[in-house]
Amino acid sequence: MPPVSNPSEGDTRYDKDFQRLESFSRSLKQKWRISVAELAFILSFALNFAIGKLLHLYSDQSEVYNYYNDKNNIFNQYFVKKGWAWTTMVIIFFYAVVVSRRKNEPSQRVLITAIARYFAATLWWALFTQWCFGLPIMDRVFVYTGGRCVVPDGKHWAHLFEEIDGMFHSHKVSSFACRSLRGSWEGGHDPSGHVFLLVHSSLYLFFEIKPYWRGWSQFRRNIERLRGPNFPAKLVDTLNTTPQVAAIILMALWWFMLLMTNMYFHSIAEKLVGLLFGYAAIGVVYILPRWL
Ligand SMILES: CCCCC/C=C\C/C=C\C/C=C\C/C=C\CCCC(=O)SCCNC(=O)CCNC(=O)[C@H](O)C(C)(C)COP(=O)(O)OP(=O)(O)OC[C@H]1O[C@@H](n2cnc3c(N)ncnc32)[C@H](O)[C@@H]1OP(=O)(O)O
Repeated sequence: MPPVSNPSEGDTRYDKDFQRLESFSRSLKQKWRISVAELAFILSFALNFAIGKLLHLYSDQSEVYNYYNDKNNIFNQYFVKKGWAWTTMVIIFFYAVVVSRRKNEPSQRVLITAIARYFAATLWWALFTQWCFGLPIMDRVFVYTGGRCVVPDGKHWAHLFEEIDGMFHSHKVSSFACRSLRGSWEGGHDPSGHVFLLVHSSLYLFFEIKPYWRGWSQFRRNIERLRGPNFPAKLVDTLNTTPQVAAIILMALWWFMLLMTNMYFHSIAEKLVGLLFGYAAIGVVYILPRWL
């Protein structure tokens, strides 16, 4: 007969593990002012990076190079390349639902702080990827570390390009302009714009929806209501009671696309720099104020 385990022994062990987890969570909150869930989500991007690298190293080459390695794949062209616009749409939808459900409570404060945080996050995205008093930060890092745009014919933009051995070189045009001129971005350290955007955007959505999160069991119950006939009406109802769903779907897509970037594109250092810039603003907007 197998030995009969004492149920209270199991309970005690479970209780001990639980207490340990609780004390870890308490000390994390006291010392670093962040919760276990926040830390886990922040670290999940480092995990994504490690998984991407391992998959790249140990997978069969025919599996490593596939549809997602193609820059023109739908998810890259229609989602990531317009990533901040999607994030903006999801957050507007989220707060529209939140505000419409706060029937008797004033929503002004909630909205003003949400808009202020949105503008701070948008400003950081714009400075890093679009424009920072000239070239955006990611392109500045590239040209300051010796990078340049090389095009076969730059005669029309003689004030920007310098001719060297029959090719036209410039450290004054942005990566976006260089791509439009069908030029190549050569030399220098090129921080990954994708890693930055996907991490920045996911963290922004996570910290925005977290205060409204009512736990996984409530989330599951609302999702289970989707079963059965009349799916479209139920979906509208679920999005109306749980607008977090829209953000979670987008965050899942971002996590997956980040894995693809980690598998196929850029050097390790370029991805790490993208990751650090992705962490930076979120740390300043959401975590730093907890120390003030
Ligand atoms: C009613 C209540 C409302 C309450 C509301 C509350 C809050 C909201 C408040 C206010 C809202 C109010 C008003 C807002 C109104 C308007 C604001 C709208 C603002 C916008 O929103 S308007 C902007 C839309 N605009 C975008 O949203 C652009 C996003 N875009 C980017 O920012 C860049 O585009 C980025 C960073 C992605 C560039 O990055 P990069 O391309 O330079 O990047 P990287 O160096 O990493 O890539 C090297 C090569 O690898 C390839 N590559 C890498 N990873 C790959 C993968 N996984 N798959 C396939 N290919 C991959 C690449 O495709 C590339 O290839 P190639 O160069 O050939 O393309």
